[in-house]
Amino acid sequence: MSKFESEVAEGERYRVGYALQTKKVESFLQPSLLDYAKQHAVDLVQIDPSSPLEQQAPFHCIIHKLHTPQWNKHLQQFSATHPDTAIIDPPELVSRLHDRVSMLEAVTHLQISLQNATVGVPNQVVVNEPKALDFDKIEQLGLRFPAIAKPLAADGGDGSHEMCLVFDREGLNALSAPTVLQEFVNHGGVLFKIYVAGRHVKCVKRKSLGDISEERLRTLKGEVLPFSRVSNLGVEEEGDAVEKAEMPPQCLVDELAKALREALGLNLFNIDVIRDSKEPTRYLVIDINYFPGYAKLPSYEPFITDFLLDAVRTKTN
Ligand SMILES: Nc1ncnc2c1ncn2[C@@H]1O[C@H](COP(=O)(O)OP(=O)(O)OP(=O)(O)O)[C@@H](O)[C@H]1O
Ligand SMILES: O=P(O)(O)O[C@H]1[C@H](OP(=O)(O)O)[C@@H](OP(=O)(O)O)[C@@H](O)[C@@H](O)[C@@H]1OP(=O)(O)O
Ligand SMILES: [Mg+2]
Ligand SMILES: [Mg+2]
Repeated sequence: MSKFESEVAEGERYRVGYALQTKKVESFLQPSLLDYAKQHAVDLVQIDPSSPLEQQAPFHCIIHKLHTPQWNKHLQQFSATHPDTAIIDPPELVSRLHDRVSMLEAVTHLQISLQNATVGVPNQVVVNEPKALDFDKIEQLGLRFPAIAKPLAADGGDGSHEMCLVFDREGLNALSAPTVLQEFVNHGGVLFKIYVAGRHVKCVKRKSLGDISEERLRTLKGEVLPFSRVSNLGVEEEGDAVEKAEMPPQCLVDELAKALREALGLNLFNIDVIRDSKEPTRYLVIDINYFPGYAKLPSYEPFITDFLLDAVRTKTN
């Protein structure tokens, strides 16, 4: 039983509207979530983003992962006239996660050091015109190869997950701009995904890119290796490294989630974190995603429902 169940006033129900792309509706709105939420006084209702929200009201809360101008306009008009509806989250704050530079800026301002562990971001630089690049400038900035070239835009659009491993500066010629060139940090092939839903936090392990040895680096000179969606590799494919990897200290996970939630002003996101193989107390945030795939978490139904109950209560109290 959820800890909130006993607190739900008899007969009181909460309407939570969701505005999501079809594929997200299919993955997120599992029957198990709809049922669990319903049993805990939360009715999840689908929003038609092309119609004014007024006609679809009332809503105690709205969750969304759409960013068309039309949707932003409908949401803005509705929130201006319905201050009691909890909007999770404001589009202007979500948009900070749509750019791989502004996404990580919040992390660089955090002062987290717990149990001797530190949290930072890998060195990175924006490359606009690869062919006209001043290669020495990249190296002067302290950026070392190998590196990962990531599309600057992380808005879920076409190609926003298509990356390349670049082994030396010659490889930059093959890239299309605008790209973020981020130092590749060996991390033992294991990624930590910290899922946040308000004050609720869960960290899981996933398979990641394997370490690149000095020898491999020599043989790969001049190469550019494209890849996409490594973090989506299925659980069954995960090797020993993932099973054996020690989780980051729970206090670090909690502290990082709380600090980023406050710095970003967001409730629904996950944080991709790696641990430097050379320096195991050094943690690096490499990616932050808005409204990620929560359904992949074990027991995501109470995780999400408890968050939604927090959101509606904060507004109605
Ligand atoms: N700086 C880095 N050093 C080492 N490996 C990295 C680094 N950045 C990314 N990776 C690897 O590449 C993968 C994809 O990178 P990233 O998470 O930035 O892409 P994404 O497409 O935004 O991912 P997601 O599907 O989580 O949104 C990571 O999951 C990790 O395995
Ligand atoms: O589709 P999935 O359920 O895997 O969720 C992924 C989500 O895709 P979706 O929102 O289109 O569904 C991605 O969003 P966009 O960047 O493409 O907008 C991004 O947030 C990934 O990190 C999520 O995977 P996770 O980090 O949880 O492994
Ligand atoms: Mg990622
Ligand atoms: Mg991402």
